[in-house]
Amino acid sequence: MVAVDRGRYTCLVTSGKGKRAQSRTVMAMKARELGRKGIVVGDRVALVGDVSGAVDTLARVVRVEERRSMLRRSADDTDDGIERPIVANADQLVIVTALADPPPRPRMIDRMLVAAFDAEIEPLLCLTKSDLADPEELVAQYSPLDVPYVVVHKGGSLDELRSHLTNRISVLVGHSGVGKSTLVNVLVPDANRAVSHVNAVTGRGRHTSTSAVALQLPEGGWIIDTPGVRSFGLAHISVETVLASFPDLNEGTVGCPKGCTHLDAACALDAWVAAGHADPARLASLRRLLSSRDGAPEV
Ligand SMILES: Nc1nc2c(ncn2[C@@H]2O[C@H](COP(=O)(O)OP(=O)(O)OP(=O)(O)O)[C@@H](O)[C@H]2O)c(=O)[nH]1
Ligand SMILES: [Zn+2]
Repeated sequence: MVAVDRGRYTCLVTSGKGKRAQSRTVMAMKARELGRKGIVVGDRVALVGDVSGAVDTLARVVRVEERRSMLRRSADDTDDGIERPIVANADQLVIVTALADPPPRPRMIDRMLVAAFDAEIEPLLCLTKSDLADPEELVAQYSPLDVPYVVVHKGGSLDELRSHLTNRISVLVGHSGVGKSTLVNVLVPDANRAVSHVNAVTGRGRHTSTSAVALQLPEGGWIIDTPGVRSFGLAHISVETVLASFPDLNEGTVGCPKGCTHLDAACALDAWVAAGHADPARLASLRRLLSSRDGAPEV
């Protein structure tokens, strides 16, 4: 599934193998038997009906295959904790952040990391505009979390970034102005054409692009751009989910009171870390991520 928009599904159908593989775009709607089951970009589906991909034909999606991962967010405007799936089957979440103009927003990065941990996909920090500021400080902030990163240089080679992307499915997120479109246009030379094709087929204007669009990389793999995703609600993510990414601290929570937020004085982790069982920087990072969730106090 390469794009989803208001009940219209854009599917890429590949037939043949290896060098003889051929792909075509097929528009589809959801078959009634799927009921309320959601279908998102990245899903692998089974189609029936007219799968020719000819103009004005419509196939039907009758089955959604089991998902390897699911990136979700809570709805932007509510705190109901209801999660909305965004992208299925991604391997990696690429968090695009400018080093300046606009300045990095660590709380936003933290939130995206939490979303990646929740989805059980690997995060990658992609730092842009390195001509305007030094990456050192930001990189240091994330080193206790062992988050891989690449620094891209204006007009420079993207080979290092490509090596992280090739043959994988990567979701690109980042707020406005960080240079995400600039990157996408270099990585996928006909990205604009692909996106406007999707928009033309779905009847959407150029500036109201869908929330996620999958674009095929020339060297293999996919990037899923998320122009419509401006924020990540994390209300659905539990303390346990975040803690699961900190196995070195988990043991220390045995002494915590029931339902500990790990953010206040009652938390046993301070004493445990003070006793030398784990790195204080890891505890600080855990707390930063925990407090980046909706409704949690900021630290
Ligand atoms: N100095 C500098 N400017 C850059 C770099 N990369 C992109 N820009 C500029 O930053 C601005 C924003 O880049 P875009 O690629 O449009 O950013 P975006 O994240 O897609 O933003 P939206 O289109 O608003 O979603 C543009 O004026 C780019 O020319 C860089 O490495 N260095
Ligand atoms: Zn605790």
